Amino acid sequence: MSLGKIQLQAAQVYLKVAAGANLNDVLTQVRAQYEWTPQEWGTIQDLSYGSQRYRGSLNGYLRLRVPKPLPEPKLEALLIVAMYQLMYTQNAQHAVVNEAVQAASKLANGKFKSLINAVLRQVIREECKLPKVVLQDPEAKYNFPLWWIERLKSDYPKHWHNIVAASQLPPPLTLRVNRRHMTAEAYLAVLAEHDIAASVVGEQAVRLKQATSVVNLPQFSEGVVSVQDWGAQQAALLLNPQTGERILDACAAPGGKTGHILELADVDLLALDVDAKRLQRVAENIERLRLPAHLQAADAAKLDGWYDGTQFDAVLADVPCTASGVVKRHPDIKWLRRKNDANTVALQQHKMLDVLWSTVKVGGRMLLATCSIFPEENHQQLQAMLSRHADARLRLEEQLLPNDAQDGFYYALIDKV
Ligand SMILES: C[S@@+](CC[C@H](N)C(=O)[O-])C[C@H]1O[C@@H](n2cnc3c(N)ncnc32)[C@H](O)[C@@H]1O
Repeated sequence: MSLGKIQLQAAQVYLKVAAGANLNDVLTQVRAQYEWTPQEWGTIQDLSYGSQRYRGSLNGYLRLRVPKPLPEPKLEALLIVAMYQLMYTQNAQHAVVNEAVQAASKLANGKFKSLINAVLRQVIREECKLPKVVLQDPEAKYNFPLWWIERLKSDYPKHWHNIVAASQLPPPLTLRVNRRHMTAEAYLAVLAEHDIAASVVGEQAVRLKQATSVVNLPQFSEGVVSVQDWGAQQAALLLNPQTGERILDACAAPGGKTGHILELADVDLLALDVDAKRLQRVAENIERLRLPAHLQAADAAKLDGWYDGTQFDAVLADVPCTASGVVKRHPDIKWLRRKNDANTVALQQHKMLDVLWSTVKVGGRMLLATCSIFPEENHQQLQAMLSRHADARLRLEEQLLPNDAQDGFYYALIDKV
């Protein structure tokens, strides 16, 4: 398939996300529509993620050069995709421009071909850098919506700038090494034998120098390693499962933390998720790890669907959240969320946490976890929960902020007394 057709496909993806669709869902549909070669698919993914990651800057530049919106939205999306290639990738400039102009000839009867050509050539003349005037707009400068920037400034007056900077980087690929098989040091040596450069970042964690597909990872299919962000790896470590314990993983899919808990100890684990299709991914994950768990598709907030009345030693409450901490990995989230979403989600979490707390035995513990950095879902949620439950004692609280090594996560470990 020509680069022009791939650019058009990525433009279509961009428009669907701009209309409110989740990028991952859109890409899943696109993948099923055609037999993409690995290279074509890699390009579509890069163009789709990249144009969301830098959407603020790309839009700012587009409006500078084309102040009036074009009659065909796909033309604008095509420009965004091609501008992304010129400004943020090493793609051959002339191929990017020529193919985009070719692709534009198929839209709006080719009326805007010369405009597309002129804008893209202007980008090249400006050495593919954003003019200073564009950077006066905070959305273009930081690649976040204005309301989000304002929030970060008030919630994290000292760290907001680092959070914003880190959020623009593509995420690192971190692996969790199954401690039932080997240490991170030992796996590093295995990677070296396959000429894969990496470094040890924890006793059981390795970070690759360059991201690669899991099919290239030695012993992945045997369950020796799993892909999991370093921040996400802290959940099971904090829960600290012990042999023989009865554990509930209340919102388990796709099963990253489920697998980690099972690697750490021989436990009796029940993994719930309300979404049966997503729960299938938990099944695949633990099958690959060859570790046992009970899986059930059920609403964790409604006990009568799944609870037999026997309380748990430990509950992992990795509750649904705005995912504001993982925008490096899911850049569309920055543009899909609305200002009040954290409050709405916090209400759902509140109900679920109260129900789950009733399933923890006295002397047991619950780990409240989110991949958000908004306090309504985290510290404020914890404080409200502690004030509602006299038998809850906070043992530990951690807000991990996104940086070049990890995504943003929140953890609160609560003991039942
Ligand atoms: C943050 S994700 C969990 C990530 C998972 N713990 C992991 O490490 O791979 C939240 C999950 O909660 C599930 N969920 C949402 N509402 C739920 C409910 N009422 N009961 C159970 N699961 C729910 C979603 O389907 C989603 O899979």
